[in-house]
Amino acid sequence: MMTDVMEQSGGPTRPGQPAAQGAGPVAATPPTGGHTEPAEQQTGTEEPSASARIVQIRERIDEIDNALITLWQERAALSQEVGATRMASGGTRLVLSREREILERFRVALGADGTQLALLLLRAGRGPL
Ligand SMILES: O=C(O)C(=O)C[C@]1(C(=O)O)C=C[C@@H](O)C=C1
Repeated sequence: MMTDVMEQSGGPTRPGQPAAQGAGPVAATPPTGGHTEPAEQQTGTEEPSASARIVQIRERIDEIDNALITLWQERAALSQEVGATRMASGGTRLVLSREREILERFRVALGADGTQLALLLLRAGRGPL
């Protein structure tokens, strides 16, 4: 699936500039000359060895992204099961001390972005606070 990731070789698009002039996905067939490559092989460079390496690295990036998606979904399902099990036994919906422990682990490993990531992970499992 192709997403709307913006690719650009120049500076940022100025307000009022037509959309076709530097914003939005690069067309597979440029209107005037230039090389043509399938959309899935657009690497942002026309230098063949750099382009080939980028294609190779992207294969691993895609594997990692797919693993992250699978793990995200598995974690959310497990978290929901824990919550349902606890509530069915008369317990609380949340255990804030456990959430703090998780937030701290992610913060120590990844810094401020880790905290944000952990907040999203927790929300995916137990829902918004
Ligand atoms: O570990 C638990 O007790 C859970 O319910 C799982 C979980 C989590 O997603 O990690 C979710 C909600 C709780 O407040 C704490 C942690």
